[in-house]
Parts: sequence; C-alpha cells; structure tokens
Amino acid sequence: MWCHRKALGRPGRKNYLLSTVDLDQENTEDKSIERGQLGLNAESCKFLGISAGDEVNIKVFVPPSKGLDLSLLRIEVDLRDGSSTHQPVLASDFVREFVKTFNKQIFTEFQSILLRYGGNSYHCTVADASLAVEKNSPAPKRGMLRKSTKLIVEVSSSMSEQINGAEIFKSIFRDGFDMKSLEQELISLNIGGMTSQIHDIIHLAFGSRMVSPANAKRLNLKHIKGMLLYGPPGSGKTLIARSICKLLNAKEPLIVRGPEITQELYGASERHIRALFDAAEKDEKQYGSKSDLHVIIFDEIDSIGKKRGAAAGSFQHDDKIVNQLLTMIDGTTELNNIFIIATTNRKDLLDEALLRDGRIELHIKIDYPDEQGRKQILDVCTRKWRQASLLDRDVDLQEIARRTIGYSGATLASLVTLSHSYANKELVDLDPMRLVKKNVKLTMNHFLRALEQSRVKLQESKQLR
Ligand SMILES: Nc1ncnc2c1ncn2[C@@H]1O[C@H](COP(=O)(O)OP(=O)(O)OP(=O)(O)O)[C@@H](O)[C@H]1O
Repeated sequence: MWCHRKALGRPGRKNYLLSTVDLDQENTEDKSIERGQLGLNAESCKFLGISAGDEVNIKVFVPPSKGLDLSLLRIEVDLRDGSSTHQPVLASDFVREFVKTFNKQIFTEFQSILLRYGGNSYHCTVADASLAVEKNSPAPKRGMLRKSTKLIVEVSSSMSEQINGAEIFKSIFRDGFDMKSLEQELISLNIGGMTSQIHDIIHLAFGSRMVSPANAKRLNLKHIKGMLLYGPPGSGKTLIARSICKLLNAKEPLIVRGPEITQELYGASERHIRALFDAAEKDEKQYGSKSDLHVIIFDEIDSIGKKRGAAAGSFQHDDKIVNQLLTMIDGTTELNNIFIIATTNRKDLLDEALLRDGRIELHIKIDYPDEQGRKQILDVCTRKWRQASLLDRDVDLQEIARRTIGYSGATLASLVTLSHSYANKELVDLDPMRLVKKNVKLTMNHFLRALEQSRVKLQESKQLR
C-alpha cells in the first residue's frame, strides 16, 4: 500500500500500515499519489477484493498499547507467476531477508505479500499469525512482526529446491507428478482415451486439496468426501479409481469388494466396515492437518448400499450394513483425511441417503468410449507389442476402432488378448514342438479373427440379457 510520504508516520512510530506490500525503496514513494490518497498494487487489490473504481471504507488502525507482537508468523511461499529462479536460496537467508524487509510491519491472517529477493519475486501468504498473548476475539489474527517472532516458511514440494530447508506442505499429488503430464502418466498406467475425463474428475474431487492449506482456509473450501463412478460394465470405473490413487500422495487405498462384505456373517460385515475407517481416525488424531490422505474404494457398492427395506429375506442384514456405512461416512465429517470412491453399474439400486451432500456426493458417469477413445484404448493395450516391434505394419487400429462401436474398454482389452491368442496358436500350429524360438507377431488378420469371435460373444450376451 502506498501513500504520500507525509501522510503517515513511519511504521513503528505513530501510525501503522495494515498491509505494506512492497517496501522496495524506489517503489514505496509513488509521486503520483497525493496527500490524502492511498495506492494499492495488484497483489493488495486481489487480497482485499478491490477493483479500480470501487468505493471502499478505510479505518485507521489504532494499535493496542501492548500485546501486538507476533510470537509466530507462518507464511506459504511460492514464486510469483512468470518469475523464474536464478538461484535457489536458503530458507534461513530468506527468513533473514523477510524480517529485515518487513520488521515492525503488521501482518494479518491470509494476507498476500510480495518479497523481492535474489532477483526473484516471491508471493507469500500468511497462513498463521499468532500473538504472543492470544486473545479470545473473533477479529482476524493480526500482529506486528518483531525480531523475536518465530518465522516459519512453508513451500510446496515443487518449490523445495528453490527455498532450501523450508518446511514442506503436503501436495495432494505424489512427488514428481504434475497435471501437465497426466496423459503420459495414464498411458504408463495402461489407461487409454480418458485423459480429459480423468482430468475433470481430479479437479472436481480434489480441487479443494490442490490449493495450499492457507488458501483453502481463506476461501473456506470444503473437501469433497466421496465420489461415485457409475456406468455400464467394463467401462473402466475400477481402473480409474485405482489409477487416481496412484497419482495421489496418499496411503495405499483400501479396496473392498461389496459382495465380499455381504457374504460375511451377521455382525462381521458391520465390524469390517467400521475397521475400514480405523487408520484414518487414528492418523487424524495423531497428525491433524498433517495426516496422510486415506482412500477407501468400495467396488460394486450396490451390493452393500442397496435401498433400505427393498431386499426380501436377508433385509435386516442388508439394512444394518447400509446403516453402518452411513454412520461411518457421517463420522468422516470431522475427518479431513479420508476420501471414498464407490463404483457401481446399478446406481438406481443405491440408497439415496448414501448419495447426499457430505456423503458420496460427487457422481460421475463413465460411459463406453467413442471411436477416438477406442483407438486410444487399443493404442495403450498394444503398446508393449509395438515397443517390441511385434505389431505388424498392416495392423490398422483406427479401422478396428471404427468396427467396434458399442465396445467397452474391457471388451477392447480382451480383443487384443484374443488376437494374441490367435497369433500364438498359429505359431504352435506351424511348429508344435516350438523348436524355433520365435516371438509371435500380431497382424491385422489376427485382429479380424478376434473381432469376429468377440462379435459372436457380444451378440450372445445381448440375447441372454
Ligand atoms: N480406458 C481403458 N483403457 C485401458 N483399458 C481399459 C479401459 N477401460 C477398461 N479397460 C480394461 O477393462 C478392464 C475392466 O475394467 P474395469 O474393471 O475398470 O471396469 P468396470 O467399469 O469397473 O466394470 P464393472 O462395472 O463390470 O465392475 C480393465 O482391467 C482394463 O483391462
């Protein structure tokens, strides 16, 4: 914030600037600002939610006579957009520079500050500003930075090399993963044709966890607790659920198959469901906001989450399981470290209470792929053969994609396996003793035979339905 230099006393003397954003000597004094005027830079405007032309009320901050000193100031630091690092800096040097620049300035929780240091612009957000003498007041936490203030610098793991030795706040993604490389990552996980859908799913499900902790708190973001992936059989729901977990910085997911739980004895099913949440509860108690994320995948949730009162015979058992599941999911309201992924191809059978806000609230349909998606799935499924030069040049995957309208990802994957079986059979027919060690090559002919066979199968299963 700028003002005419005669308008306010120097900080620490008489008056205080609440948000002194840039104390660079040349920038402090903006000659265009006259007496009686205040100037804000873009960073302050963003923080205060002010645009050019807005009318704002400004109150003079009268500091209390004592108890203004901060005992702790925790800041999250990032490089400002477009700023490139010339040289990594040590966290201890960064802290020294920050204190030197902003000594005796007032800081407020969530405030944005720019620090220019070592040729870079650092964007700092106040994550915590604790007073030496805490007051029970609803007013935002605010106090003066002193040499005695403990200053903690936190960075995301991707910034850890730029500010060496700073504390690292957990990223929702595992080390080395970046959303920009999602397509490559999915190919390496053998998933084809779903990049944009998985990109959207990640943003919807984990958007609140993708921003830094201070920003999530500032924006009052609530974490999504659970998501349902629904759609026809073989469309890749389980594959997506498992693969997303591989991109996250989370504990190994607990994968539960619904039918296994229903087959358990009376009482055992409920115990099993309760036990699934144990580790997350313990971690939350022990580590609070620093706890790892725990993911539970309920595969085929329709078998444990049926509408209550709908099942004949074993209804009491089924209803008790749903009740237990609801109780446990409701218990997670207090837990920020848990995420549920449920899959089903019978969303219509599920108890609606399970799907309400705060429970399994995000519902995403996973459908069969279009032609382009089918081609990409075929690309992924034949990748190993291509890399080993065992895919004949006559194989036209685009043509196969064109001929497989209505095929699921699962059917396409088994089409490739079947083609391989045909190729293998041909080799064995030619050389029953396998005297000549030769690797089998996949040709278009193998694919066409497999296509014929899978069409017959598809027809039969449609007739049976
Ligand atoms: N997009 C895809 N890319 C590559 N392979 C796929 C894709 N979708 C499905 N598959 C293949 O199909 C198999 C079965 O998929 P998955 O079990 O995830 O389907 P699902 O929708 O959960 O089926 P169901 O509803 O019957 O449980 C996968 O293991 C994989 O081999």
